[in-house]
Amino acid sequence: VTSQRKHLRDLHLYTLNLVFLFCFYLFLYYVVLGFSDSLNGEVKPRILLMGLRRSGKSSIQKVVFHKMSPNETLFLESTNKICREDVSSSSFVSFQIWDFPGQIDFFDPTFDYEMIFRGTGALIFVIDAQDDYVEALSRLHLTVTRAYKVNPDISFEVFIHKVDGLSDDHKIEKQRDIHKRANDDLADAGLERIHLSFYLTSIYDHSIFEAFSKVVQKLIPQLPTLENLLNIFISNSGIEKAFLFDVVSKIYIATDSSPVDMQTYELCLADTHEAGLPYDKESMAIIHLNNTTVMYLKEVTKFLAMVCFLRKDSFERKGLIDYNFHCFKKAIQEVFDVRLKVQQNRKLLSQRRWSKLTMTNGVIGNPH
Ligand SMILES: Nc1nc2c(ncn2[C@@H]2O[C@H](COP(=O)(O)OP(=O)(O)OP(=O)(O)O)[C@@H](O)[C@H]2O)c(=O)[nH]1
Repeated sequence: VTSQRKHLRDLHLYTLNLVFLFCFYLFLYYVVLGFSDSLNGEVKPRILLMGLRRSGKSSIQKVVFHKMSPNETLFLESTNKICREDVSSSSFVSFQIWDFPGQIDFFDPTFDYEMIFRGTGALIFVIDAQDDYVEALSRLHLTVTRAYKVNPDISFEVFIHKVDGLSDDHKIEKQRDIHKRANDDLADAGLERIHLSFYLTSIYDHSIFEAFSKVVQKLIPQLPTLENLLNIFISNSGIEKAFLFDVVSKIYIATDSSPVDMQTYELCLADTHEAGLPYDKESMAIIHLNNTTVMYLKEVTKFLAMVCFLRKDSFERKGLIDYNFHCFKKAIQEVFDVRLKVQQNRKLLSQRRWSKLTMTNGVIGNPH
């Protein structure tokens, strides 16, 4: 009886050991997963592109980040696995885009949606406005509520997409209806605290760039600083409006706090497109739009351009504008430097944590 008890106790201890080891490795696995992005010193915010099949997710990504012409998207194949892409053209615009194949099945055990939502900054849900959207709305609700439970800090962005085929009245009507139904569904579930932002988009005009700009801006922690710098710059230079553009993607990462006029924005897009090709530190363009307005484009960094709109008589003080621009550029450089320092510190910290973890692992692996 005594030897049987001893045997049972040993067995018990052995099982406990196994459970302990299993838990430890599980913990290690999640920590490594969590750190994998930050091991290189940079935590890239993740933007998810979700929505029903054929709603236009891949087209959006290709047109905005790969300069694909909208007509070419007609030949895009359906996506059948998650496609991840790093976008890091300028130091401020740096994130990952995950394009999902049609709708995701939350009940599929191989799909670890908790891990995906945990590292997500923004979730873009694309709704095809030219199609019946009842199913899309119920998917939106399911996706948003699941994601919110895992990570309440995600910004939820709804693109009411393919609106190029609709009249202006029809567009407004659709937006109103989708907005109301989506928010009613959330209120019925007692989740009115979840905030959804809505945009009318199409790959056939500037609207997709404008919407993407707004999504990306929410992920730039330095945005208030950039806006402040732009405000100071324009008020001291007699400029009416200024945009800071990422020349590669054509999304604007900041503007001063005066309202954005769509026509002005479209003009910027056309011009940064031209400027996107041979672009160096001396790059600049002066365009006289009409008798009263001038558009002035200048390079800030390799991937950032400033586009300003000003009255012709203000442009007579070009020397002053250029001097102020020089100060603005220096200030931007300082913002970059701070960001770089933060990243380097983060890298050091994660490397230290990592080596500590592997040392502890060594001790556990060796009982003596
Ligand atoms: N009219 C119009 N058509 C669009 C627009 N965006 C995408 N499309 C078309 O919609 C179709 C589907 O686009 P995709 O980008 O493949 O859709 P998806 O959501 O990635 O599809 P899956 O990979 O199957 O999930 C293509 O024929 C595109 O040309 C738009 O803004 N307007």
